[in-house]
Amino acid sequence: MEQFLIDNADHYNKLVAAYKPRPVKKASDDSGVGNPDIVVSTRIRPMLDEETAQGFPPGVFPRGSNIVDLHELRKAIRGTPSLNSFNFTVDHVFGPESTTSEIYNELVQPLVPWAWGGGVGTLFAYGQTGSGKTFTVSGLERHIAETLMSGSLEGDRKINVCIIELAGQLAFDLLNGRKQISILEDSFGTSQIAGALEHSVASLDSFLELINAAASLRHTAATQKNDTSSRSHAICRIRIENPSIPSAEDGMLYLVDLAGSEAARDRSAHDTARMKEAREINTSLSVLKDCIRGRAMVDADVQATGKSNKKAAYVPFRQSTLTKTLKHVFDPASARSCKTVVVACVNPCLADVDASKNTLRYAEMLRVVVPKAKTLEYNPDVPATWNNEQLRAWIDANSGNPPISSSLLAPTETAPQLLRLPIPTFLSRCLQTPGITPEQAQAFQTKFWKFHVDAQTSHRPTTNTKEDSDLGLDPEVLRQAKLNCSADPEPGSDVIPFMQRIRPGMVISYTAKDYFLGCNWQGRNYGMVLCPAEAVGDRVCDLMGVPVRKKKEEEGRRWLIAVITPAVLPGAYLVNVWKQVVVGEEQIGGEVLMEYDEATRFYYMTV
Ligand SMILES: Nc1ncnc2c1ncn2[C@@H]1O[C@H](COP(=O)(O)OP(=O)(O)OP(=O)(O)O)[C@@H](O)[C@H]1O
Repeated sequence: MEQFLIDNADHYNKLVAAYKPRPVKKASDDSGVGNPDIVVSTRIRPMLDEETAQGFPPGVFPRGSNIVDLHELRKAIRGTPSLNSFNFTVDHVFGPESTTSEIYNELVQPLVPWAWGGGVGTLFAYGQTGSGKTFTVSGLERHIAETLMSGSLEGDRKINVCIIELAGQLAFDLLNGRKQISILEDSFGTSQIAGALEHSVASLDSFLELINAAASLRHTAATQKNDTSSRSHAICRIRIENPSIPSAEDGMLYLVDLAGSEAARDRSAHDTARMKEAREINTSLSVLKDCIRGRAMVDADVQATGKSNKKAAYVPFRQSTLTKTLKHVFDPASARSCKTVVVACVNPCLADVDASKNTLRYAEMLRVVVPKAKTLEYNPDVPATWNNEQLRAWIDANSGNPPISSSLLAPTETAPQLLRLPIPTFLSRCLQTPGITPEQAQAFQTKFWKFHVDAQTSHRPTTNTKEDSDLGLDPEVLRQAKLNCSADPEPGSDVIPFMQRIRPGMVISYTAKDYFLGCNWQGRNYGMVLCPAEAVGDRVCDLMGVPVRKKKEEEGRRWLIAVITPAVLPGAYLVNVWKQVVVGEEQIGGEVLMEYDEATRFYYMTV
């Protein structure tokens, strides 16, 4: 077949020059638009010198910004060979002249501030062996490292890098001599890369050193196509910690250089072990496709209907080590805000068009067209129906005292768009309003989410506002709701001076005098008041060994409190009833309102 292509190269070139493409129906017609959070692109690499030297012409060409034309030369039973042409639609096409910098600027750069703000950004490079995946991912990794370390992004972050390799069911740490590691799911359902070293990076040079060290360790084996062919998936995970909002989840960037899918013409020369390896790679790519599509369909459903429908698609992320490792990119239950870019790398050589056709079909399948969102009728109880104006009115009325500026928090967003914002970005925007504390910001974020979740499950939100009685709610239900909140149930008690209002069950913020592992932290701490110090016996000491009752010569009032610590869920807290400390009035900052959530059995700040 290869000789046939070389012999007919001139004839083929004439057919391609005369080819008149049929116009392609636009994907964004009435039916819907491409999913902005999953961008599927194609990069056609240049012909390599050895391919041109052998006499092969190119078989894959970019057309405009989002169409790829692919030609085959068909043997005819009688007469001259004919051209068989296909076209594929993706979100962006990068031709042989495009540089990695162009791909970065156009597609990947937006993932960096997104992850910096607490979101999850993922890049996949997919394609046939030798199609340019490693070339593309390693170039993009360098650009990302430069942006992250350039100081151009707002605020301070801690950057942590871990680079692993997945080969079949096994996982290895590429920054620790290829030590074998495990991918485990912990009791909270979070995937953990157990045993891998995570390196904190402080400079561009140290970042690039890690990238280079991992690349040189990459498990490679010779194939007919590419001497340094990667037969494993490589995942570079960049975890971005925001020290100013410790309760928020870390931003994540995953850069995934997928193992090469095998071209049929190479298979004949491979032994059984290599064939098994190829089967495993193809299976994991197939699961990956189902996961990317499944997640996109779930998101599309939410965008179109305003509700999450678990049946909208099945996301089989547990079916392969690769997708298990990337669980929170795919798991609709993880509720993380994700943006994904796929670069389908294509080898243009006419001898390889069969494999290129598979790559492009795969790329097309990854695209999920989001049905044009119906304009949902405004419902004050359903945030998914709020436009920017309605959202801003709700923020103004519900964000506490002082109110959070709605124009700083949601300058243009609708409520569904604000719900998709990474939590740390939401909190940072709240903190731009003068006088807003991190607690108020966190409490308002939780309130907004709870309101949305309650609306989705068609329950009325549990509020304890004045209007509830006007709405005719059962007084017993109202009383129960109030018992789940630390606010003083006595109406009008807020006019009494704060120190005189302190009572058992009140939640306060305080500055610790001593630090104790897992309890008192530098900065602001929280505790639930148990009783005034005078209420306990002379010999009672707190967990630091400090006698609770004050000595006669000491001034000021003291209270015994139960320490409140952050729980595993973002924004959630635990009341540790047996971890008690004594605090003096000079240590107390003020009252903080907390609500108990029966579903998660954690406490959340409220406004
Ligand atoms: N855009 C490009 N411009 C110039 N050369 C390229 C480009 N893309 C790939 N190449 C070259 O093509 C060859 C194969 O590329 P690369 O190793 O990145 O392929 P791959 O898809 O990662 O293969 P494998 O899956 O086997 O690892 C390399 O020699 C690389 O330098």
